Amino acid sequence: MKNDILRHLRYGLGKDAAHSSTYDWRMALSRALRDRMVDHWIPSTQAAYKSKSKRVYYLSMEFLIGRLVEDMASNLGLVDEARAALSDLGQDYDLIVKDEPDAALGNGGLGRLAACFMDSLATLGIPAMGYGIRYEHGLFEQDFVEGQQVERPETWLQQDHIWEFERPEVEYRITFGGHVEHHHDKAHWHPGETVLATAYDTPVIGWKGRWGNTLRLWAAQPVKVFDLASFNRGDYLSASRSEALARTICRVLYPDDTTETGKELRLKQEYFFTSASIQDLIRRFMSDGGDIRNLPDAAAIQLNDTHPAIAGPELIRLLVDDHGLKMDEAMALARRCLGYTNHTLLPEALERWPEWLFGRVLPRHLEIVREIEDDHQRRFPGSPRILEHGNVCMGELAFIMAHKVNGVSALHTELVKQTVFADLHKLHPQRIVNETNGITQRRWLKTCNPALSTLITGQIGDGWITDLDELAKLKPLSGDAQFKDAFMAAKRSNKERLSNWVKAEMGIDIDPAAMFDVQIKRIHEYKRQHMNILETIALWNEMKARPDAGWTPRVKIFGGKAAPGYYVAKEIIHLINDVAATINNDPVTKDLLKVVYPPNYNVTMAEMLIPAADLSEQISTAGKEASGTGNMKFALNGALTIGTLDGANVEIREHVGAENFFLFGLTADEVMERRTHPGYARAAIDASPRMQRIFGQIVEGRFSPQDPSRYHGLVGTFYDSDYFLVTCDFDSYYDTQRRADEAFKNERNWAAMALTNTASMGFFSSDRTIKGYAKDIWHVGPRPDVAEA
Ligand SMILES: CCc1ccc([C@H](C)CC(=O)N[C@@H]2O[C@H](CO)[C@@H](O)[C@H](O)[C@H]2O)cc1
Repeated sequence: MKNDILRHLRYGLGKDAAHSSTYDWRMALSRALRDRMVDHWIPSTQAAYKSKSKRVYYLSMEFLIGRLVEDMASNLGLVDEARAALSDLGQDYDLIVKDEPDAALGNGGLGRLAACFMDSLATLGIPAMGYGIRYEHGLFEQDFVEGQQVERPETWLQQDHIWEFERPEVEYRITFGGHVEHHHDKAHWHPGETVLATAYDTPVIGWKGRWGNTLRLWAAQPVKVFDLASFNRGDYLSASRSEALARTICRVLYPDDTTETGKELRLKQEYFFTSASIQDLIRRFMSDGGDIRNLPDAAAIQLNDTHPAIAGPELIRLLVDDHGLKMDEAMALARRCLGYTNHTLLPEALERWPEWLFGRVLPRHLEIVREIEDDHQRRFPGSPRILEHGNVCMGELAFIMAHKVNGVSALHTELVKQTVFADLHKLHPQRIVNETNGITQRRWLKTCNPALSTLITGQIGDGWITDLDELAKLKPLSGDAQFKDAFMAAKRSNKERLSNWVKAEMGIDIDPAAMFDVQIKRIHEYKRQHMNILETIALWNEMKARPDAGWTPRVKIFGGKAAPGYYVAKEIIHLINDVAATINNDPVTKDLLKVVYPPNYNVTMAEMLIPAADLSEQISTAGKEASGTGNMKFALNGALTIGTLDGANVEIREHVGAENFFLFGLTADEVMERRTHPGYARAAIDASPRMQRIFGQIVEGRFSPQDPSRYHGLVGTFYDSDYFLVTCDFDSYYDTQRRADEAFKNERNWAAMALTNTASMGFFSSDRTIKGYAKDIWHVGPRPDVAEA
C-alpha cells in the first residue's frame, strides 16, 4: 500500500512526498484503493455477464452517497493498512479522508436510501446497476447570514472525482419535442431537440469485496460540440449554444424534496436519465443475443418514486417503435419488468405534469400514455385516471405500469392503501406490498462509530457487519454493569469529539455530560422542527425560573436545509438561530441549556452527530413521515427516541420495546379525527398557559428585539391553521421531554435502554430490506458463489 501511494503520488499527481498537499495524499490514497477495488469489480462484472444472471436496475433521480474513501477502504478491509501506510509516510489518515467532498447527489431520505440499497445489493452479491444523473452541482451549500439560510452552488466536481470511470463509448441519443407522424400504424417521432447521454461508472464494492456492482450516472453532451461557423462569424455565444443547452440538463439537482416544481427542465432531467437507462439495459440484454420478449427474466427495474415513472411509456415506445411488438404485448412485458416505490403521501409531492407541457416535451409518450389509459379503462372501467384535469398523474401511471407497488414502512403502506391509491388498491388488491426501509450498518455503525463497533465486535464478533440480527446477542448484557460502562464510554468519546468540533467550528461550549438531543433532517413543517424549538423556549423559561431545580443539562442540536423556495421552512430556521443566540448568551442557564445549529448539514455531518446523540427527535405529525431512516441510524448508535407513532417509529418501538421509547402525541387516526374539529388549534392554545406564554414571547420580539414583528406570520400559522397539529401535540411532547430528563438522571438504567436499542436494530438493516425486494418484487437471489463465501 505504501509503495502504491508513493507511486500514485509520483506518476499520478507528479508530486514527491515533501511537496504534497492533503489533496495530493488523498488522491494518491484513493488511487491505491481504487486499484484494489477494480480487482474485485471487473471479475464481478464478467461473472454477471457470463452467468446471464437476472439484474436489478435501480432508477433514481438521487443517490446521496456522501464521502467514499472511508467506505471503500472499510469494505475492502484496508482501513488499518491504509492508516499504517500513511503514518509511515508521516501522514494522518483521518485528516486525509476529511479532505474529500461529499457527493451530495440527493436531497434527503429518498436519495440516501438509494445509496444504502447499493451497498446492500453489492454486499449480498445481487447483480445490480444503479442509474442516475451526474449532476454538475449537487445539493446547494447552506450558510447562515444573520441566522437566515443562504444557498451557494455546490462544487464537488471542481476537483477530480477519483471514484468514477468515464465511459465515452457508452452513449445514447435522447430526443425531446418535435412531432409524431403515423404511417401504416407505425409511429415516427420527429424530435425537435437531441442530446447525447454518456456514462460515468462508479464501482460499488460490497463487504470484503465479495461482489462489485456499478452505479452508472449519465451526463449530457451536445450532438454538435461547437459551431465553428458562428464562431468564425464572431458570434461566440451561439457557437457554444448547443453545448450550453445540453449541459443545462444535468447542471444541478433540484433542491425540492417535497414539492414538485412542474418545471420543464425537471421533466427533461427525468426523461433524459430514464431513456438512457432503458436504452442501456435493453442493449445489454440484446448483446447477450436474447429475445426481447424474455426481458422480464433478465431485468427487474425499480422506480425510486415517480421521478423515473416515464420508464413505463419509454419501454413501451422502444418495444413497439423499435422492436415491433404490439402495444398490449409491450404493455404487459413492461409491467412484468417494473416495480414502483412510493415515498410520500404529501399531495404537493405527487408529480402531476400539465398535459400541454408533457405533450410538448414528449409527444410520442403522451400518445402511449393515452394507450395505457385506454387499456386500463377497458379492463377496469371507471378506475382512477392517469390523465385527469389536464394533468398527467405520474403516481397513477407508475401504479398502473408496475407489477408491484410498495410503501416504505408498515404504517405508510397501510395509508397508501387507504388514501393515495385506495381505488387502485381495490382493483389490484395483490399489487401493493410493504418493504420497510433500512440502513447499511457498514457506513452507519462500522465506519462512523469505530468506538462502539469495536466494542461490539469485541463482545460478539464481527458477524453483525453482514448479519445485523447478530446484535441481539447483546441484549442479555443490558444488566452487565461493566459492559454498560464500556458502552456509555464509547458514547461519551463520540460526544467529546463532537464538543471539540462545535467549539472549533462555532465557538460554542457544550458539556459532553449533558444530554445531546438531536434533530437532523430536511426542514419541513410536517417534521415539526418548530415544535422542538417551542419546547426549547418552554424549557428555558422553566430553567430560568428555577435554575437550581436539578435540571438535566441539555444541548439541543439541529441540522437541516430548507428548499430555497420554502418560505415557512426558512422562517423556522431563522427562529431556531434567533432563539439559540438568546439562550446561548444567557448567564443564568448557560450550564443548563445550549442550542447548536451547524450550517450545511449533510451525510458527513450526520456521521459525526449520530454517534454522539443521546436523544433522537422523530416528532413528525403521525401519518406524514413515510418511514424515516435517521430514526434507525440513531437507535443503532445507542440513542433513545422521542417520537410519535409515525412511519418506521412504530416498528422501531415494537422491536426495542415500549419501555425503551419515549412515545407521545396523536396517532394517525386521531390526527385525521382531530382535523374534523376546526378550531382545534385555538382550543389547544387556550388550554395551555405554557404555549400562550411562549407565543407571547415570540410575538413581542423576545428573540428578535431588533425586529419584534419578525415572527408574527409564523405564530399566526399556529393560531389560524396549524395543519400539522403542533398545538395539539405540544404539551404531551413537553411532558415526555421531562420524562426523558428524569430517565437520563439514572445513568445505569439509561445505559440499559440505550444498549437495548442498539441490540434490537437487526431488522432495520438495508440488507433485510433488499432481501424483501428480491423475494417479493424482483425475484432474484444472491449469486451462489457470493452467498456461500
Ligand atoms: C418532486 C419533488 C420531490 C423530490 C423528492 C421527494 C422524495 C420522495 C421525498 C423523500 O425523500 N421522501 C422520504 O423518503 C424516505 C425514504 O423512503 C423516507 O424514509 C421518508 O419518510 C420520506 O420523507 C418527493 C418530491
